[in-house]
Amino acid sequence: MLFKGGGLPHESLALQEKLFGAGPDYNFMTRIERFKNSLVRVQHFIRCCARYNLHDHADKKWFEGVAFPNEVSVLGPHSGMFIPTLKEQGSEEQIQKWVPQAEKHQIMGTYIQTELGHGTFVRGLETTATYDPKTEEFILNSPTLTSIKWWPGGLGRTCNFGIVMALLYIDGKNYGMHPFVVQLRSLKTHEPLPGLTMGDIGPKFGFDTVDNGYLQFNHFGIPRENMLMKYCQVLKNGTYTKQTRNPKFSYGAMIFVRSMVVYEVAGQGLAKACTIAIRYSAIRRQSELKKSRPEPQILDYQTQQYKLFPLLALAYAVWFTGVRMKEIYFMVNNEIKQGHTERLPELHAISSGLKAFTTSMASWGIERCRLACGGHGYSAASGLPKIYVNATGGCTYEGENTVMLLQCARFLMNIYGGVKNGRRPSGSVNYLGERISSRCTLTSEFTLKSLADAFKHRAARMIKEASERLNRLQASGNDPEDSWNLNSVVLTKAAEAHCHYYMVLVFESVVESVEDNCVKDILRQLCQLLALCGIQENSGDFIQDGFLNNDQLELVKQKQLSLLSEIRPNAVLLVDAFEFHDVQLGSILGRFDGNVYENLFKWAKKTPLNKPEDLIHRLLR
Ligand SMILES: CC(C)(COP(=O)(O)OP(=O)(O)OC[C@H]1O[C@@H](n2cnc3c(N)ncnc32)[C@H](O)[C@@H]1OP(=O)(O)O)[C@@H](O)C(=O)NCCC(=O)NCCSC(=O)CCCC(=O)O
Ligand SMILES: Cc1cc2nc3c(=O)[nH]c(=O)nc-3n(C[C@H](O)[C@H](O)[C@H](O)COP(=O)(O)OP(=O)(O)OC[C@H]3O[C@@H](n4cnc5c(N)ncnc54)[C@H](O)[C@@H]3O)c2cc1C
Repeated sequence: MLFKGGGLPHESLALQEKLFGAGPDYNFMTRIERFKNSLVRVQHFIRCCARYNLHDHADKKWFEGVAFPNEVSVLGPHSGMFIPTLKEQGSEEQIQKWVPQAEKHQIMGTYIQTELGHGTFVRGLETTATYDPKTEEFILNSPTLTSIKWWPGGLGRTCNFGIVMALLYIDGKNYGMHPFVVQLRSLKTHEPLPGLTMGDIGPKFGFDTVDNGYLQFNHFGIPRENMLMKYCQVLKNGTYTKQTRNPKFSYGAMIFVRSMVVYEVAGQGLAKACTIAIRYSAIRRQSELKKSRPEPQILDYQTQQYKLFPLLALAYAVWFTGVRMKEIYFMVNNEIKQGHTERLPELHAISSGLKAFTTSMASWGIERCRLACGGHGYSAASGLPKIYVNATGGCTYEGENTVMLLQCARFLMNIYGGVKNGRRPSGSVNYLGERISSRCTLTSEFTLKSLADAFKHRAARMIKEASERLNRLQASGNDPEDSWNLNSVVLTKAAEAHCHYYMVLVFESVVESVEDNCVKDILRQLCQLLALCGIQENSGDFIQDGFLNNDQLELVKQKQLSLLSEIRPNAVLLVDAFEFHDVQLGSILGRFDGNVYENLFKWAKKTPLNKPEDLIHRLLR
């Protein structure tokens, strides 16, 4: 219950559906077969949503976890971006018009922003939407090769609608980026509408089940009513009006997805990889620890524990942080709806920072899990390659990770500058208003508070130094933009330190909230391990200013190693606690029943290369 909360009933419902989990093995399919197979499950999922009355995003997500294990379905952009953008940026009439159809899947939409030439630099996008008061239409156009829309999920073949981000022009004046609802395909024939050139962008590293697409507009007209008009309006005569609200509201969909990615992509992906690697390490026996004794489980090797247990601790930390991130999103979003926008910059900063920090850590962690499984980890039967290729996409989509860290750093610099001018920070950055202690209080007890304080110190110092360096660069004659660029490595590291502290703090608060003493003790060990590994891996950051001394660093190392033995007896239980069903793991190595070898053999025999095939046979004969 620590993990699943309200999710279990929906998972159980999904597991009863024969179509999910059965059928041909994903690993033996071509990309087209994977895509078709996913579409069949999408259609069944849609029927299930109607049958079980699933409307809520979270409920659907639990169901999707079983329907589309470790893969991304074309429903992702529909329910994760198309519908939320309609709801957040549409006027009441627009919401009434499109949301019910979208929720019933009568129309399928995606979020069409990125272009061939620009993804990161949203202000550099080139697609235009020019208002024509005579026809009361916006004319969408792709004026250059680089302005062709590129990447949107589901655009290639599936979606018949999309929200297109385009530059609004009225009477020759550029009003900046705005969202437009655009019908892309005929609802009868599913053919692209005249004036649109569209298709799939081709095979990718992962995301095989999604038709990420391209779209070129050739002076394509849409009604005036199709610009999302909650915050800005274009009247019939071409008059432009806007509420005196933050112009960044049109970036709301990105904040939503970034907030969800922490849990849904990084948290889930790493937890699954740890489940597979740790279960398998308890099954796999190799070599000798002691002469003439049975081969040990590889999980008994300290080096194996040193590889996997810090990742297990990280998986718990990212999971808890993801849950917290979602709560913060909904809380701040509610405040914004009531007109209180004060915390939008903080939400943007923390969601950008955590999205980047956790997806990078998870991506690195999943690959480490794979390596820890030896040869069988390299086989698709381990399930790990599929988890990796899909989860690592999270480092790029929804804001490339370095760019996101720099957004977080920008906020931290603003806050730190404010503190220097006497302003009091609050929320996730309130510690920037505290005095930084010069010596670390860590003792061999390693209380969670003292560990969190060490991360606080590191973050506060690195933010301070990044800010001072920025000022020095400017004082020595560089303009603000060059100073920023010349300082950007330091800035990303400061943002990472901030996110790291936040994650340790969240984990600490979860441990403190647990009432069962036994569970609390085990979670405390994991939290300690997470923090100690963080200190060791970044030890330079902690000793640079004399905060941590050599003796303390030695204590850190000793405690880390003793924790490995303390965690060992509970390791398998700790991954079982994530409660992933075999269908969700998609891994022979990670099977709950541990029957690995027999099933590996069965699986290999089924591989298509073993089937009689004329051409191969002829070539080899
Ligand atoms: C990098 C930025 C943030 C830069 O934007 P900019 O307008 O040039 O801003 P700036 O000059 O750096 O800053 C100006 C100011 O705008 C703020 N800001 C920036 N973004 C937001 C936001 N979302 N909410 C609230 N505030 C925001 C910044 O913090 C700045 O504030 P400040 O001036 O410092 O007070 C932007 O271009 C951006 O978000 N790029 C990333 C593009 C992206 O994430 N694309 C996603 C496409 S959809 C996708 O990938 C879906 C995949 C999902 C799937 O398949 O599952
Ligand atoms: C699987 C997947 C699904 C996607 N789905 C969608 C979708 O549904 N809809 C959609 O619109 N888009 C989608 N995208 C596009 C995605 O949002 C962009 O690829 C992403 O925002 C990164 O932009 P880019 O490709 O322009 O990278 P680039 O910005 O070209 O990044 C390349 C390098 O340049 C660096 N860089 C760029 N700008 C800066 C800077 N200011 N400072 C420092 N370094 C910088 C980056 O750090 C990176 O190392 C998807 C992408 C993927 C991979």
